[in-house]
Amino acid sequence: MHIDLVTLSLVGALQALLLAPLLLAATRAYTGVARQSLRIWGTVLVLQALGWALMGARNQISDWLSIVLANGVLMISYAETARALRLLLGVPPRRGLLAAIGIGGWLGIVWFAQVQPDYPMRVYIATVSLGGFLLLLLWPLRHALRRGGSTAQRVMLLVLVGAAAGWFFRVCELVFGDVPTPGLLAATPGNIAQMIYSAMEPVFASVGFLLMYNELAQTELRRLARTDALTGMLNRFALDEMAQELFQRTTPHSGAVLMIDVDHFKAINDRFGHAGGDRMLATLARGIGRCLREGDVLGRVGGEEFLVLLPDTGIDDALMLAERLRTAVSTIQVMLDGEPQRVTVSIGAAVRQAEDKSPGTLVRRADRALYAAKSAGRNRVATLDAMRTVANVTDAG
Ligand SMILES: Nc1nc2c(ncn2[C@@H]2O[C@H](COP(=O)(O)OP(=O)(O)OP(=O)(O)O)[C@@H](O)[C@H]2O)c(=O)[nH]1
Repeated sequence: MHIDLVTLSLVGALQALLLAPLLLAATRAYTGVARQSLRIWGTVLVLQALGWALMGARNQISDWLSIVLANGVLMISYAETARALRLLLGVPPRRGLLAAIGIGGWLGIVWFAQVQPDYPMRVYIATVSLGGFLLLLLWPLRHALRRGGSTAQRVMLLVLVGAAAGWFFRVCELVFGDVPTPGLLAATPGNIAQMIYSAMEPVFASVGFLLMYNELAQTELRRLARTDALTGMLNRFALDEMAQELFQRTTPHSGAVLMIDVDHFKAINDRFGHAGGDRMLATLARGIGRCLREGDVLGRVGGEEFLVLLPDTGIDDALMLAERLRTAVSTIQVMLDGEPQRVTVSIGAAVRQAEDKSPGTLVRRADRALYAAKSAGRNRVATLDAMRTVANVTDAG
């Protein structure tokens, strides 16, 4: 079977050229880093199309175009591939290092093309440069190999390892093969394997790239759906999920919840406006968070109400923690309209009882205890659980 390398390189170039406008057009739907990295990726495809088309025309055009220009364009495309992926992965792009690898490799290739023509040396230099780019790509992707790592990143890892294997095969052929200097378009097994891979890579790598983007976008969407925009803490939806999870793991008397509500918060809003109230809420949330133990879960249920889930906690510890929170909040000062302002909180505590069949009943009991704390004068902790019939209220005052 005769495999024509010129045709292969042109097919690769055409695929890249067709994919590029699709990806570039799609960038309009994206924002931020995703848009930037997708744009770079689209540009990379155009550069690869140009590079491989010039390489494929090796015997028809001058060496300046098919070696010097083609390798320059491909070096830029590989450096930009690494930059796009690193941006998407949220690691520093290392532009200086990428540029140094690309320029160093290109100068070496130009030297062994124009000054001291030597085909194997050009392949070795290109291989070393590609190895550098690959390392900068594979290093941030290494986490994908861990258990439960990202599937999309594994796909990309596979594509890159495939590219590395293709180059390795080609170099081995040059070092150990019978033909001393076969040239880029000679139909040797190494050249064929590498050219087939290069022709398919734009599609493979672009699919891997889009899968990676999709996975990151899904993770971000899930995070946003579970986050309270004002405080950055868990929202009611996420708290419900966490409460269910904790409830499965707890036994009676070994899991508690605290319902916290800011006292007379309306007055803060009335006096300092909604923005002032928001600043107060965000500061309080951070203050409460600082008092919690590892494993405790804090979220905002809504308005000026927070919920704390306390795993492995009995009523005594829950009440002690609640009291610590109440005291800590009363010392927090927030500057509103240039004046230091303080607020207090009322807290209802509940510990899981044998008859609790769902976290909902536990939270409702904490809510009723909170109501008892409010009725008893606010700025205090209450529970209905220690003495089951009467509100047990810790008076702050
Ligand atoms: N700034 C701000 N205010 C909010 C937010 N959500 C709810 N509120 C306000 O919180 C206030 C709650 O008022 P109330 O339910 O009357 O309770 P309170 O004034 O805190 O009084 P007690 O709870 O009885 O001590 C209302 O003024 C709401 O507008 C929010 O996200 N930001």
